[in-house]
Amino acid sequence: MNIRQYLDSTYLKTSDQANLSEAENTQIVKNTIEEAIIERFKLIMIRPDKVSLAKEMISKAQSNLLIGTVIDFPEGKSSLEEKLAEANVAIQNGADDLDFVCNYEAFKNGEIDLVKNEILQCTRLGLSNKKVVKWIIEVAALNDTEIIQLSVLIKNIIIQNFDENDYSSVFVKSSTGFYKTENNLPNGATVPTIIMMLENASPLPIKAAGGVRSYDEAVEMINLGVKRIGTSNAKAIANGETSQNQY
Ligand SMILES: O=C[C@H](O)COP(=O)(O)O
Repeated sequence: MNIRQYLDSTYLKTSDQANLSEAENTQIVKNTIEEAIIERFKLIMIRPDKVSLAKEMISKAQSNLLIGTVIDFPEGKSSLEEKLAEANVAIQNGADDLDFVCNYEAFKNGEIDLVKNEILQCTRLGLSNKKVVKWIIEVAALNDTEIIQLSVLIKNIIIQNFDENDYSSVFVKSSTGFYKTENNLPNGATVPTIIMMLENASPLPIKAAGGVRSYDEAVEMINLGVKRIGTSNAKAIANGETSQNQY
Protein backbone atom coordinates (compact mmCIF):
# COMPACT_ATOMS: atom_id res chain seq x y z
CA MET A 1 0.00 0.00 0.00
CA ASN A 2 1.22 3.49 -0.79
CA ILE A 3 0.25 5.70 2.08
CA ARG A 4 0.91 8.83 0.05
CA GLN A 5 -2.03 8.04 -2.18
CA TYR A 6 -4.32 8.39 0.81
CA LEU A 7 -2.95 11.53 2.32
CA ASP A 8 -4.45 14.93 2.03
CA SER A 9 -2.06 17.42 3.44
CA THR A 10 -3.98 19.78 5.64
CA TYR A 11 -2.37 22.70 7.27
CA LEU A 12 -5.37 24.69 8.31
CA LYS A 13 -4.08 25.29 11.79
CA THR A 14 -0.77 26.77 10.79
CA SER A 15 -2.41 29.00 8.24
CA ASP A 16 -4.98 30.14 10.73
CA GLN A 17 -2.91 31.27 13.68
CA ALA A 18 -4.39 34.54 14.75
CA ASN A 19 -1.10 35.89 16.05
CA LEU A 20 0.54 35.80 12.63
CA SER A 21 0.52 38.78 10.39
CA GLU A 22 -1.03 38.36 6.97
CA ALA A 23 2.38 38.25 5.24
CA GLU A 24 3.77 35.54 7.53
CA ASN A 25 0.56 33.67 7.26
CA THR A 26 0.81 33.55 3.47
CA GLN A 27 4.44 32.47 3.69
CA ILE A 28 3.51 29.54 5.93
CA VAL A 29 0.86 28.45 3.49
CA LYS A 30 3.34 28.80 0.61
CA ASN A 31 5.82 26.60 2.46
CA THR A 32 3.21 23.93 3.05
CA ILE A 33 2.05 23.96 -0.57
CA GLU A 34 5.67 23.62 -1.65
CA GLU A 35 6.18 20.76 0.78
CA ALA A 36 3.08 18.98 -0.55
CA ILE A 37 4.41 19.36 -4.12
CA ILE A 38 7.82 17.97 -3.13
CA GLU A 39 6.34 15.14 -1.07
CA ARG A 40 3.90 14.27 -3.88
CA PHE A 41 0.84 14.17 -1.68
CA LYS A 42 -2.54 13.70 -3.31
CA LEU A 43 -3.98 17.04 -2.28
CA ILE A 44 -3.27 20.22 -0.37
CA MET A 45 -6.17 21.40 1.77
CA ILE A 46 -6.18 25.15 2.26
CA ARG A 47 -8.49 28.03 3.05
CA PRO A 48 -10.48 29.42 0.08
CA ASP A 49 -8.48 32.65 -0.06
CA LYS A 50 -5.30 30.65 -0.79
CA VAL A 51 -6.65 28.59 -3.70
CA SER A 52 -5.39 30.95 -6.42
CA LEU A 53 -1.93 31.01 -4.86
CA ALA A 54 -1.84 27.20 -4.78
CA LYS A 55 -3.01 27.02 -8.37
CA GLU A 56 -0.22 29.31 -9.50
CA MET A 57 2.48 27.44 -7.56
CA ILE A 58 1.27 24.02 -8.74
CA SER A 59 1.16 25.06 -12.35
CA LYS A 60 4.64 26.63 -12.12
CA ALA A 61 5.98 23.39 -10.63
CA GLN A 62 4.10 21.30 -13.24
CA SER A 63 2.83 19.19 -10.37
CA ASN A 64 -0.26 16.95 -10.22
CA LEU A 65 -1.07 18.05 -6.68
CA LEU A 66 -4.80 18.60 -6.27
CA ILE A 67 -6.28 21.55 -4.40
CA GLY A 68 -8.94 21.13 -1.78
CA THR A 69 -10.64 23.87 0.12
CA VAL A 70 -13.09 24.17 2.98
CA ILE A 71 -16.49 25.82 2.62
CA ASP A 72 -18.27 27.48 5.54
CA PHE A 73 -15.42 26.47 7.79
CA PRO A 74 -15.32 25.59 10.62
CA GLU A 75 -18.88 25.90 11.96
CA GLY A 76 -21.07 25.29 8.91
CA LYS A 77 -23.73 27.72 10.12
CA SER A 78 -23.98 30.03 7.11
CA SER A 79 -26.98 30.14 4.84
CA LEU A 80 -27.26 27.99 1.74
CA GLU A 81 -26.72 31.09 -0.41
CA GLU A 82 -23.46 31.89 1.39
CA LYS A 83 -22.23 28.33 1.08
CA LEU A 84 -23.00 28.29 -2.65
CA ALA A 85 -21.35 31.66 -3.19
CA GLU A 86 -18.16 30.62 -1.40
CA ALA A 87 -18.06 27.34 -3.32
CA ASN A 88 -18.58 29.13 -6.63
CA VAL A 89 -15.58 31.38 -6.00
CA ALA A 90 -13.44 28.38 -5.02
CA ILE A 91 -14.47 26.59 -8.22
CA GLN A 92 -13.60 29.64 -10.32
CA ASN A 93 -10.21 29.86 -8.60
CA GLY A 94 -9.38 26.25 -9.44
CA ALA A 95 -10.26 24.09 -6.43
CA ASP A 96 -10.59 20.36 -7.19
CA ASP A 97 -12.24 19.27 -3.94
CA LEU A 98 -14.83 21.15 -1.92
CA ASP A 99 -15.07 20.14 1.74
CA PHE A 100 -18.33 21.62 3.01
CA VAL A 101 -19.01 21.85 6.71
CA CYS A 102 -22.50 20.48 7.22
CA ASN A 103 -24.80 22.60 9.37
CA TYR A 104 -24.56 20.02 12.15
CA GLU A 105 -26.11 22.35 14.74
CA ALA A 106 -29.21 22.66 12.58
CA PHE A 107 -29.25 18.89 12.26
CA LYS A 108 -29.04 18.49 16.03
CA ASN A 109 -31.90 20.98 16.38
CA GLY A 110 -34.10 18.92 14.09
CA GLU A 111 -33.97 21.32 11.14
CA ILE A 112 -33.68 18.37 8.78
CA ASP A 113 -35.16 20.03 5.69
CA LEU A 114 -32.60 22.82 5.89
CA VAL A 115 -29.75 20.31 6.13
CA LYS A 116 -31.15 18.13 3.35
CA ASN A 117 -31.49 21.13 1.06
CA GLU A 118 -27.94 22.40 1.63
CA ILE A 119 -26.52 18.92 1.03
CA LEU A 120 -28.53 18.54 -2.16
CA GLN A 121 -27.82 22.01 -3.61
CA CYS A 122 -24.14 22.19 -2.70
CA THR A 123 -23.46 18.66 -3.90
CA ARG A 124 -25.25 19.45 -7.16
CA LEU A 125 -23.06 22.52 -7.66
CA GLY A 126 -19.88 20.55 -7.00
CA LEU A 127 -20.72 17.53 -9.13
CA SER A 128 -21.99 19.61 -12.04
CA ASN A 129 -18.56 21.25 -12.05
CA LYS A 130 -16.82 17.84 -11.87
CA LYS A 131 -15.54 18.46 -8.35
CA VAL A 132 -15.15 16.05 -5.48
CA VAL A 133 -17.54 17.01 -2.69
CA LYS A 134 -17.09 16.13 0.97
CA TRP A 135 -19.50 16.63 3.85
CA ILE A 136 -17.82 17.28 7.18
CA ILE A 137 -20.19 16.08 9.89
CA GLU A 138 -18.06 17.12 12.92
CA VAL A 139 -18.40 13.89 14.84
CA ALA A 140 -17.22 15.33 18.16
CA ALA A 141 -20.30 17.54 18.25
CA LEU A 142 -22.61 14.56 17.72
CA ASN A 143 -23.58 11.53 19.77
CA ASP A 144 -23.40 8.05 18.22
CA THR A 145 -27.04 8.07 17.15
CA GLU A 146 -26.57 11.44 15.45
CA ILE A 147 -23.42 10.25 13.66
CA ILE A 148 -25.34 7.28 12.30
CA GLN A 149 -28.40 9.35 11.36
CA LEU A 150 -26.41 12.07 9.61
CA SER A 151 -24.31 9.51 7.69
CA VAL A 152 -27.52 7.79 6.55
CA LEU A 153 -29.14 11.11 5.66
CA ILE A 154 -26.23 12.14 3.43
CA LYS A 155 -26.11 8.71 1.81
CA ASN A 156 -29.84 8.74 1.04
CA ILE A 157 -29.76 12.23 -0.45
CA ILE A 158 -26.97 11.22 -2.80
CA ILE A 159 -28.51 7.88 -3.75
CA GLN A 160 -31.93 9.44 -4.40
CA ASN A 161 -30.68 12.39 -6.44
CA PHE A 162 -27.50 11.46 -8.25
CA ASP A 163 -26.17 8.85 -10.62
CA GLU A 164 -24.41 5.77 -9.29
CA ASN A 165 -21.25 6.88 -11.09
CA ASP A 166 -21.15 9.96 -8.85
CA TYR A 167 -21.17 8.13 -5.53
CA SER A 168 -17.39 7.84 -5.37
CA SER A 169 -17.10 11.64 -5.69
CA VAL A 170 -19.15 12.41 -2.56
CA PHE A 171 -17.40 11.73 0.73
CA VAL A 172 -18.54 11.85 4.31
CA LYS A 173 -15.70 13.33 6.37
CA SER A 174 -15.33 13.05 10.13
CA SER A 175 -14.01 16.36 11.37
CA THR A 176 -12.79 19.87 10.79
CA GLY A 177 -9.90 19.29 13.19
CA PHE A 178 -10.99 22.50 14.93
CA TYR A 179 -13.79 21.40 17.23
CA LYS A 180 -12.92 21.79 20.89
CA THR A 181 -14.37 19.28 23.33
CA GLU A 182 -14.62 20.33 26.96
CA ASN A 183 -12.12 17.73 28.15
CA ASN A 184 -9.96 17.71 25.04
CA LEU A 185 -10.97 14.17 24.08
CA PRO A 186 -9.94 12.89 20.62
CA ASN A 187 -12.35 14.75 18.40
CA GLY A 188 -12.19 13.28 14.96
CA ALA A 189 -11.04 10.11 13.35
CA THR A 190 -11.35 7.61 16.20
CA VAL A 191 -11.71 3.96 15.23
CA PRO A 192 -15.27 3.48 16.60
CA THR A 193 -16.45 6.66 14.89
CA ILE A 194 -14.95 5.75 11.55
CA ILE A 195 -16.49 2.27 11.74
CA MET A 196 -19.93 3.82 12.35
CA MET A 197 -19.47 6.14 9.38
CA LEU A 198 -18.28 3.33 7.09
CA GLU A 199 -21.20 1.12 8.06
CA ASN A 200 -23.81 3.80 7.57
CA ALA A 201 -22.59 5.97 4.69
CA SER A 202 -21.58 3.16 2.32
CA PRO A 203 -21.50 3.22 -0.73
CA LEU A 204 -20.22 6.75 -0.18
CA PRO A 205 -16.51 6.85 0.64
CA ILE A 206 -15.22 8.09 3.99
CA LYS A 207 -12.48 10.63 4.68
CA ALA A 208 -10.89 10.24 8.11
CA ALA A 209 -9.78 13.65 9.39
CA GLY A 210 -9.07 15.19 12.75
CA GLY A 211 -6.35 13.97 15.05
CA VAL A 212 -4.61 11.48 12.76
CA ARG A 213 -1.08 11.81 14.06
CA SER A 214 0.91 8.64 13.38
CA TYR A 215 1.74 6.26 10.57
CA ASP A 216 0.11 3.42 12.52
CA GLU A 217 -3.12 5.36 12.99
CA ALA A 218 -3.19 6.20 9.29
CA VAL A 219 -2.65 2.58 8.30
CA GLU A 220 -5.37 1.51 10.74
CA MET A 221 -7.79 3.91 9.05
CA ILE A 222 -6.84 2.63 5.61
CA ASN A 223 -7.33 -0.96 6.74
CA LEU A 224 -10.78 -0.06 8.05
CA GLY A 225 -11.63 1.09 4.53
CA VAL A 226 -11.36 4.88 4.39
CA LYS A 227 -10.55 6.31 0.96
CA ARG A 228 -8.86 9.52 2.14
CA ILE A 229 -7.02 10.73 5.20
CA GLY A 230 -6.90 14.43 6.02
CA THR A 231 -4.11 15.39 8.35
CA SER A 232 -1.98 18.37 9.18
CA ASN A 233 0.85 15.89 9.84
CA ALA A 234 1.08 14.34 6.42
CA LYS A 235 4.84 14.61 6.04
CA ALA A 236 5.66 12.91 9.34
CA ILE A 237 3.11 10.16 8.66
CA ALA A 238 4.36 9.52 5.14
CA ASN A 239 7.83 9.11 6.63
CA GLY A 240 6.59 6.57 9.16
CA GLU A 241 6.75 8.95 12.11
CA THR A 242 4.41 10.10 14.86
CA SER A 243 3.96 13.78 15.48
CA GLN A 244 2.57 15.71 18.39
CA ASN A 245 -1.11 16.42 18.62
CA GLN A 246 -1.50 20.06 17.72
CA TYR A 247 -4.65 20.73 19.69
O1 LIG B 1 -9.15 18.03 7.31
C1 LIG B 1 -8.55 18.75 8.02
C2 LIG B 1 -8.21 18.76 9.44
O2 LIG B 1 -7.70 20.03 9.78
C3 LIG B 1 -7.25 17.73 9.85
O3 LIG B 1 -7.18 17.72 11.23
P1 LIG B 1 -5.82 17.68 12.03
O4 LIG B 1 -5.28 19.07 12.01
O5 LIG B 1 -6.24 17.22 13.38
O6 LIG B 1 -4.90 16.73 11.35
